[in-house]
Amino acid sequence: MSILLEETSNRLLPRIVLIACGSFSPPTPMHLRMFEIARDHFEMCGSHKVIGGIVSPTHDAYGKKGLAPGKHRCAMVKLALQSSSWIRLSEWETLQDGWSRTQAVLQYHQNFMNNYINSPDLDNMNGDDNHVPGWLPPSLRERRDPVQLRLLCGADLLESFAVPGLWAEEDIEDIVSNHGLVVISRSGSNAEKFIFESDILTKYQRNITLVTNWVSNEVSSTMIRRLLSRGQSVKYLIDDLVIEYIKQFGLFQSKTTNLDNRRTSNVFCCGDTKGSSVLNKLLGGKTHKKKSTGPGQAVQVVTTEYGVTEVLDEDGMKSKKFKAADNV
Ligand SMILES: Nc1ncnc2c1ncn2[C@@H]1O[C@H](COP(=O)(O)OP(=O)(O)OP(=O)(O)O)[C@@H](O)[C@H]1O
Ligand SMILES: O=C(O)c1ccc[n+]([C@@H]2O[C@H](COP(=O)([O-])O)[C@@H](O)[C@H]2O)c1
Repeated sequence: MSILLEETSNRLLPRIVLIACGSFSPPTPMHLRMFEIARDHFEMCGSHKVIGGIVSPTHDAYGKKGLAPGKHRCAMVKLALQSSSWIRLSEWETLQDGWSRTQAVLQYHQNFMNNYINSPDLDNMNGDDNHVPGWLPPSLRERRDPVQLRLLCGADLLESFAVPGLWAEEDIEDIVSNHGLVVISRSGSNAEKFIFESDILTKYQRNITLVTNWVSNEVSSTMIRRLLSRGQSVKYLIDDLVIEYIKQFGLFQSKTTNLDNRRTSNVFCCGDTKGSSVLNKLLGGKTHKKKSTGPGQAVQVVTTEYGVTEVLDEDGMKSKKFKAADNV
């Protein structure tokens, strides 16, 4: 629709990229719905062209209760994003030495995009995959005009600006004045009132887009963690692939009883290099009690709360043929 509007109005719409910062522990459909709701809003208004979406999980050092290790949260986000053509994961925050303030996260991604657009040697940059992070929107180079990175959040995150000592005042001002906010309504929060009561947000109100989510879904990560820890089903609440991953790695004290798919995490190795690398990937490069496997043999990965602890041969599986990447 935006292309149509762009053509009919005969002008180029300013381009924006949306970035959502959060825990995503685990990712829920609403985390991703936010992007769709926001993009629809801009398309309907015909004011901007949304060319990409970025999910940026926070660093482990953020230390929030229930925060699974970053590598698992990134893996779950990646799985949840498999069906999206335009929202991508940025692992950058999780790979830093410590927690990054959101203003710094926005600054990093914005600078990277600016440099990428303005680089005189674009072809060279693009030719080397190592220089092009996966979160970069593919159409960024289609035009040379600037792209603005806007922080996409639920109204509860906006309201967290008022938690004493949590956010730095200058960061809020920088985010809202230089980047802009796209706020999705969430029950229990009142973004309009919150903005009215804040001088700084009122000052930059033109940079804040409030979007009403008419089809609300109050599934939260907290709720998912609670159900999992009680051994209750989370099917149809979050992505099946994410459920499978949680069970595979025993995240969130998930109990195996009453879960929808009760298999323990089996990893089938062919005994070749591919099989070993799959196993090593799962083991996160750590040395565990690992028994060697031959072609077609299976091993069972026994998991605890946050990861793999032991790998066992499982005789019952040996007769079957499996591919190395099965269940990974
Ligand atoms: N149901 C929802 N409606 C609107 N925004 C949401 C919803 N769920 C999450 N968000 C937004 O998604 C972003 C990431 O949030 P976060 O990872 O904290 O999710 P959460 O489900 O609220 O987590 P938790 O329950 O662990 O606090 C935040 O901007 C948050 O406001
Ligand atoms: O930049 C800050 O000062 C700041 C203060 C508090 C929270 N944040 C970020 O806001 C996000 C909040 O996530 P959550 O899960 O606590 O709602 C997460 O990405 C944090 O890094 C950022």
